[in-house]
Amino acid sequence: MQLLSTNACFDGEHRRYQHHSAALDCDMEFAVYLPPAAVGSNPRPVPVLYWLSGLTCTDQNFMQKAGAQKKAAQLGMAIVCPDTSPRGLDLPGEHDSYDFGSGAGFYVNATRQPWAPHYRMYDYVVKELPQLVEGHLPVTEGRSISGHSMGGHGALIAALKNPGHYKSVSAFAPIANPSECPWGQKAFGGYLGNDRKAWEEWDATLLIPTAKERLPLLVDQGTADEFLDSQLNPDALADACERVHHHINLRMHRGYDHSYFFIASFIDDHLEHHASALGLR
Ligand SMILES: N[C@@H](CCC(=O)N[C@@H](CS)C(=O)NCC(=O)O)C(=O)O
Repeated sequence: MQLLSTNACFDGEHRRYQHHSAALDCDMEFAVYLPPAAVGSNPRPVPVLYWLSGLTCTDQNFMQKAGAQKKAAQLGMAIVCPDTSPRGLDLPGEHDSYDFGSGAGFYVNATRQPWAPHYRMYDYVVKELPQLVEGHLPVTEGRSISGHSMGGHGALIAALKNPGHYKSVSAFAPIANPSECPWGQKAFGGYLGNDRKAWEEWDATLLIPTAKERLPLLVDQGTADEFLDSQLNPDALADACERVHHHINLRMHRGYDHSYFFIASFIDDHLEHHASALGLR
């Protein structure tokens, strides 16, 4: 992998890398924040929080807007931010809308053409990227995962489908039950086809009943989120959790919207949640 840039940040480093992804069959960029403990002449391996961003984002939205680095530096936690879709391709219709194709990979493995050979963001974030990061950077195998909106849902399914792989999971305003909302139906229909049976293994709310590991879920949601009623449906996820006693801490925050102003307001709580699970507290 090739280093593109570095920025000093709270005595640690924000870095951007480019590499060829075998899972996606294209070149990808990602960002990593390394805390002070993991940089310098005597770097010590630190655990990693993976952050999955939402529709229209790249690796940069979270790094530039969430204000997570100060707390991550104090805790001794690395943060890795992948992009939100394969890049540098020109598949038919790929760039036509903000909620499908580029910037909208939905963290699933597509089965329909022309998406199937490249749109495998699930394999990329769950398998390929951690292997790459753990092979090249001073990190341990202690992993946690979080994200926002499409990425909040991505974090939930990554954890629910991979018992033992993550120490903790959390989400901001996740698209909690994609099979039942317009964003999810467009993405699942396009990437997976119209047989709803094939959607079940990619929908967090539908995965809850049979989850093999009951990692507690921390979910934050703003009440003034412009997508709350039409797309997000945290109640469906909470109801599914209640039925099988899967612990969920769903926190509703009065007046907060869907933006990174909301994420910045509560990111420290999420970092503390992951730090405890990763043995940093
Ligand atoms: N562009 C869409 C909304 C896209 C959107 O809200 N994206 C969220 C994630 S779902 C985001 O993080 N946007 C980038 C940012 O705020 O930096 C619209 O205008 O309706």
